[in-house]
Amino acid sequence: MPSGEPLIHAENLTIKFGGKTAIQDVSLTVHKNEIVTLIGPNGAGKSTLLRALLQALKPTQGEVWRKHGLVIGYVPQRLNIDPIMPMTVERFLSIPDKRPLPEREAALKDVGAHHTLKQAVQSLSGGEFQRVLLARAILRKPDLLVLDEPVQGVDFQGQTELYKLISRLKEQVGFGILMVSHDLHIVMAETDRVICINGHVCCSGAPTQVSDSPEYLALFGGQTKPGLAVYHHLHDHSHDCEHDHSPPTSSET
Ligand SMILES: Nc1ncnc2c1ncn2[C@@H]1O[C@H](COP(=O)(O)OP(=O)(O)OP(=O)(O)O)[C@@H](O)[C@H]1O
Repeated sequence: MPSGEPLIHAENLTIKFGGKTAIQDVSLTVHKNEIVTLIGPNGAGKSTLLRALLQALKPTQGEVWRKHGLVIGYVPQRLNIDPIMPMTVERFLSIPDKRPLPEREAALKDVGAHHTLKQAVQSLSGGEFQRVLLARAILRKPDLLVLDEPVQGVDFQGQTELYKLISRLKEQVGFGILMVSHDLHIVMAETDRVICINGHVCCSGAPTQVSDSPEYLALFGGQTKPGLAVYHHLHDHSHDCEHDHSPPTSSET
C-alpha cells in the first residue's frame, strides 16, 4: 500500500468522443512518493486519461479530485519545435514560465543535461531532449510529474538511464509520478504500481504481482529482449477479473 498522501484521484471516469467511448469507468489514485505506470495498446485511452487528469478534457462522467494547490509538471508525448527558428535550451526552459537562470541550470544539472544549456534544442539527441523536457517539468516544483511516454525515441541504454533518473528524482524530491509506457520490462524495476488499461482497467498491482500473474505471463512471457519490443496488449488471453475485456466500441454509449 502506498504510504504517501493522495495527490490526485480519478473516480469512475468515462470519456466519449461523439458516440465513441475512449475510456469507461476508470479509477486511479497517485500518491506522493510513488511511481504509477499506465500501460496499454495504441488507442487504449492512456493519453485521454492523462488529459482528463490534467483538466485539459472534461470527462463525460466521473470526477477528478486533486489535492488542494496541486502543482503538476507535465512531459508531453510530442513537442513540435520549429526547425527553422533555433532556440537554445536556456531559452526553451523559460517558456512558459521564466525562472531565474540559476534555477534553470540547477534543473538541468538534476537531469544530467547541464552541458546542453547553450545548445540549440533542435540539435539535441533524443535522450538529451527528453532530459530537457524533464528539467522543464521539474522547474515548476511540482508535487506530481505526469510523463506521457518519456522515453520515446530513446535507445535501450538511454531508456534505462532515464527511468533510473525519474526514480532517483522521486526518491530525492518525493514526487508522485504518473507515466505512460509501452515498454513494461524496462519500466518494471522503477515502478511501484502498474495499471493496464484498454478502454477500461484490465489489471493493476505491484510490478511483481503483475509479472507473476498468468495474465502478465500470457502477455509478456515470450519477450526475451526487454525494451526492444513495443508492447501490444493483444487480449488473446483470459484474466481472472470478471469484467469484459473487449475494447470499447461506438455501440457502448
Ligand atoms: N479528440 C479526439 N476526438 C475523437 N477521438 C479521440 C480524440 N482523442 C482521442 N480519441 C480516440 O480515443 C481513443 C483513445 O486515444 P488515446 O490517444 O487516449 O489512446 P492512447 O492509449 O494514448 O494511444 P497511443 O498509445 O497510440 O498514444 C482512440 O480511439 C482515439 O482515436
